[in-house]
Amino acid sequence: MKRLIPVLKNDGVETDLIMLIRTILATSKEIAFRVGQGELAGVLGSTLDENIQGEVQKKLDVIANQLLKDMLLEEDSVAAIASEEEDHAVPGNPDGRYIVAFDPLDGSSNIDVNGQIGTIFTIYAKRDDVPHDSDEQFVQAGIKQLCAGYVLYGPSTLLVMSTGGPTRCYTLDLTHGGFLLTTPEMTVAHESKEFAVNMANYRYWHETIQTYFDNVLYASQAFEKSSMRWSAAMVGDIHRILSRGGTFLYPEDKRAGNDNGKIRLLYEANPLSMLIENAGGQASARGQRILTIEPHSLHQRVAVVMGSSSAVAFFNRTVYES
Ligand SMILES: O=P(O)(O)OC[C@H]1O[C@](O)(COP(=O)(O)O)[C@@H](O)[C@@H]1O
Ligand SMILES: [Mg+2]
Ligand SMILES: [Mg+2]
Repeated sequence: MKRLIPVLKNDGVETDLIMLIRTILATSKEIAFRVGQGELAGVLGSTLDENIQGEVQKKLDVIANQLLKDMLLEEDSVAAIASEEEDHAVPGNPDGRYIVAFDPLDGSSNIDVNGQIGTIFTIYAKRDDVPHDSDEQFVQAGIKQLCAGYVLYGPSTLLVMSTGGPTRCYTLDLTHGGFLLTTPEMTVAHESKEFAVNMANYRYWHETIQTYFDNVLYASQAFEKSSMRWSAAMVGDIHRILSRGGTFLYPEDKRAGNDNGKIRLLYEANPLSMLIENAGGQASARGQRILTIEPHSLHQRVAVVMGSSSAVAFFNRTVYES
């Protein structure tokens, strides 16, 4: 089995970007260890604090965020970081070449029930036209990502990553602690009847989206034999889709503040869209390719549909073109 670094070198990835990726992965191994220890490491349960999105922070959200922040801000190549758990960009080395954004712990509602959780990350080149430590650094379209990935803390600890080429999967080898290449090229099946959505939100959806799911659930023969999965961790649902196809949806709805659903563009939708697209799938928001969206703020949300291209195209035709 090939090790991570030779694969990245072979992919033509620059040395200091490889070093930065190594730092993110070293931190994720520390997070994986704490996740595995669970209550023994005192990482379960909530804090009394809320993040800028008004979500109560879990202890592990805060621990994972602090570990990543500490390790990344030690890196000379990092000009700034942004995180789901930080209100604004956090300054690093003004001469750093890169900026890093991350969701330190995705699937927070699964932490206390031993469910699937993960860390999502994305790396961009630093902008030279705005201050190195400003939120504007992160106002870059997803198409400009240099590297995107996630580490999934499940039965195995897996790394799924793209540096612009194929979406590759690596497994953490517990015998020597390194990531080994286990799937050189992940591909998203073009067709799939498996979908992931929080169906409990049906009542809040706009009529066209309700009609789409009426067809899926009972009204249309085309959707017979459909199957639903919802892991409550986007990283887990996307991993299943990269492994066997399907569609992930978190649509907009009528509730206040939900005009763009729940998923954040910078450190959830953009990195996962890059992985899906580089595996042959599609990722869109209200019919627009997610990677072409010009962001306007760090924590902005987008209504998401991504995965098997035929299902994504059908959803967009039904909901936004009819
Ligand atoms: O509570 P819901 O509606 O099931 O939403 C679950 C979604 O929220 C998230 O947990 C949000 O991410 P965080 O856990 O990082 O806040 C996604 O991973 C998941 O897809
Ligand atoms: Mg998340
Ligand atoms: Mg999170």
